[in-house]
Amino acid sequence: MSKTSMTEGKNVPNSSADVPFRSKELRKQSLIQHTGLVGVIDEGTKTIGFSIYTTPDFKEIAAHRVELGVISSQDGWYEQDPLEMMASINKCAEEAIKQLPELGFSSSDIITVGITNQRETTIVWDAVTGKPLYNAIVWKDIRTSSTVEQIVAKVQDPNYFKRRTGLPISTYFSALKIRWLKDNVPEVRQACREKRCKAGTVDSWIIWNLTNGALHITDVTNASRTLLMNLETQNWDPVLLKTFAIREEMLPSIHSCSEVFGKITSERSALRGITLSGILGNQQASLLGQMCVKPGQTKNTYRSGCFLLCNTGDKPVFSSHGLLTTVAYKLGPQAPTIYALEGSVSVAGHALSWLQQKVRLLPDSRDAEKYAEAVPTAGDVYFVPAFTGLYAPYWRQNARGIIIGLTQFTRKNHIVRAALESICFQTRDILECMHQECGYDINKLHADGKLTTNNLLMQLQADTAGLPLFRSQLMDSTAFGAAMCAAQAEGIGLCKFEPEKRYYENVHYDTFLPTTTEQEREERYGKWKRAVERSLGWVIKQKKTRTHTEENYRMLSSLPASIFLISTFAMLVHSLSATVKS
Ligand SMILES: Nc1ncnc2c1ncn2[C@@H]1O[C@H](COP(=O)(O)OP(=O)(O)O)[C@@H](O)[C@H]1O
Ligand SMILES: O=P(O)(O)OC[C@H](O)CO
Repeated sequence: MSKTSMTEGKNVPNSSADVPFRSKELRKQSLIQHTGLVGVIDEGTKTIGFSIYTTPDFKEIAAHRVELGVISSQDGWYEQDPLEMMASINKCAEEAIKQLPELGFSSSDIITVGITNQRETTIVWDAVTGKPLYNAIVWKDIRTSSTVEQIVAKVQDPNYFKRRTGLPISTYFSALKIRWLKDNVPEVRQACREKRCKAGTVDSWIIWNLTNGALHITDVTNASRTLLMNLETQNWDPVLLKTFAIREEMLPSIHSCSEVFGKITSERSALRGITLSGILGNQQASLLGQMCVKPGQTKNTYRSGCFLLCNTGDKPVFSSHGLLTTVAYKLGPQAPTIYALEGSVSVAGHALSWLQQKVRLLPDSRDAEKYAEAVPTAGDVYFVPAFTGLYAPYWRQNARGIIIGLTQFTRKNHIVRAALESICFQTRDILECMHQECGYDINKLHADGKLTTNNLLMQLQADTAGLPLFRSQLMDSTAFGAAMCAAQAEGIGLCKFEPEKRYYENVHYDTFLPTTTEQEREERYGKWKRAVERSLGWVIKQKKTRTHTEENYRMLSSLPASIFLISTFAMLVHSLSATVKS
């Protein structure tokens, strides 16, 4: 393995996935400075955490993390309980704060709090009672597939949504989820009629709760993932609101990522009285945490999914089909908006969890490295984990997972290795797209996320992409980026945003260099592409949208959905002709 370390004397990563710093020495050093603290709520799809950082050196000194359950009542449906989410956030903050006294701090040293969250996941709630009206519909949920297919079939301009929002139409984004909730959940419809219904991404739900309903806000990064925000104006797009029949009053107001938003007032929160000054989608936060602040700088976060973002500076770059154009960050109301191109992979670490939990081929996903290392290659086995279709650069919801190339000699080790390689190949798909469609030549890749503890995965990635890979020793670049974002807000002033300086002071990297020849790389990548081809188009017709266990929703679902489609297309035709006339 061709791994070198840029950190003196501590190049062996800590294998515990629960310790955010790979090296415990960093944790000790963090006590050297005694300045104001900044807290970060990190609400990921699987893990919720609260971490506390010193400033201006940004060392994590305390943290507590818990896992958040997923409710999956039918194939392709993923929901989470918004109340469990809030209870977990409050628990994490309480537990992390309890760790402060023995470190010589107290909760009053926390000057401000930032939030970073799983994006696109959508929650609707009652503004009067503050109660959720349904479970959160998670980003990877594909219940709106048939609606998407019908819209795609009707819209003549394939880039209609992309030009306005930077995004293709997909089940991934919030607009379709809000629309589904309005069409299928009677309580939501009634609350809408009575103008009591509020909607938002997870950041908005958290802030509403922490401020007892005083603030219904979001930031540009989260808003840019809804399919409702106009990338140019950075406001809710009136045409798209009409298209999806969503009223603006339901939605939060859009802000920059870093400003004083208000104070936490919830009596349930140990953070009561502390200012809120940062909001960032979690992939944007890790871009910032990886210090990818110059155009061309690129990071890939390896968790359940995999999200590769390339900073494109203050101009949005549009890809003709494969990649998303998204807001990377806007560090203050007057600061420039910085954009990114993103390639999203729906299934990365999730493939290992599947091998562990469903197929029981692995005792634990953390054993993947050991199993895969026991064989020198994947034995010509290719695994395309298209469990809910394929995201970037294919955007094919009709793909399904395949494992191909099996022979009588195939062992489980080959399949585990093929699962690791699938993460690398999917990443290469995105790098290729960045090069071919947008002319970006990425010459190195920054990596973070829980899965990066897997040294073999890192080496396979360098070998598959033919690029040096820099693995951050800060396993949690996400919370780190969110901490910097909140701390530098005007009026907080815990630090100036000086990425160059912090890059060298605090963030250490292990590097993995490619060991393959170009010919080897191309041969294997060519086979991967053939495997992907075979996974496409497997689902011939999507099942009709059907609500799950609640029998009483069933009848209601088809009627409003058809009304929605008719009205959507009428509005689309209307708005398209209006656009053409103007
Ligand atoms: N040490 C490890 N080695 C390999 N895979 C891991 C390891 N730790 C976690 N994973 C994988 O990472 C994913 C979870 O990462 P996490 O950051 O908790 O998720 P999320 O991004 O969904 O919040 C799981 O799919 C799991 O299979
Ligand atoms: O919580 P993660 O790491 O799975 O991130 C989810 C992404 O934000 C979805 O777009």
